[in-house]
Amino acid sequence: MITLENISHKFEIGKKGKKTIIPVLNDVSLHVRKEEIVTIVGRSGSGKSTLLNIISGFIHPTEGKITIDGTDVTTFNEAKFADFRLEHLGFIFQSFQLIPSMTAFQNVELPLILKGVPEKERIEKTNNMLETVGIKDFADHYPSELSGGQQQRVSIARALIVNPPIILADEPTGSLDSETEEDILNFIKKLNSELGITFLIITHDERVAQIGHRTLEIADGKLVKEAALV
Ligand SMILES: Nc1ncnc2c1ncn2[C@@H]1O[C@H](COP(=O)(O)OP(=O)(O)OP(=O)(O)O)[C@@H](O)[C@H]1O
Repeated sequence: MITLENISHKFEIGKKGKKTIIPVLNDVSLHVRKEEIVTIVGRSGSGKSTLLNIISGFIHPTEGKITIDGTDVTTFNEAKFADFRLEHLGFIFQSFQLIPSMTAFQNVELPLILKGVPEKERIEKTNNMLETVGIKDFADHYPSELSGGQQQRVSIARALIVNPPIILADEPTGSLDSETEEDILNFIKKLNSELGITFLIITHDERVAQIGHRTLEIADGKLVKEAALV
């Protein structure tokens, strides 16, 4: 589902004459199979977010090839990647990234509006999705009127609403207490086993890493370890 071949990335900071090159990823290759959960761990600053941003098309790597869901996206420009993301990738973030002025329903409906789905179909799909994630009763609540776990469920619903085959998650339980964390992790496992959604998750958290069929570690810009946990 996701194949990275020989990805390297260097950031360049500073002005002309005083440029500093920061090498972050060095010859990273990775293959995430269909219906797999892969977790990526690594110290702060090891390059996890950079890797996720490269797969998401927000950062163009200095070198290497990226194939997602059978499509070579390496040379996609911003607009092309934005369209591709809408069809193929869902995102879950630590901070939920919900729009505060929109209700749970409106947050989940938004990707369908961006895709141009007609209103009647949008309402039906959004209601079904709110039911799937167990927050139908909270459809009219604003994010500030929801618990952390409920907000993450809304954000998962928003990620799932366009049926992406792959979900990319950045510390999906980083803002949650341990009980709610367990609830969300079980929910991710269920989405994987029942709907066949592929997950790539980056995390510091051992409990999150444990839900991966495989866990990879990034250190010094390289993927250094691959451990099967289940
Ligand atoms: N836009 C940027 N410009 C310059 N350097 C950057 C940029 N983004 C990240 N870096 C550097 O790249 C390295 C990797 O950062 P990255 O955010 O990918 O790490 P991380 O493993 O996700 O860290 P954390 O777990 O703390 O979020 C760090 O040294 C960081 O300072």
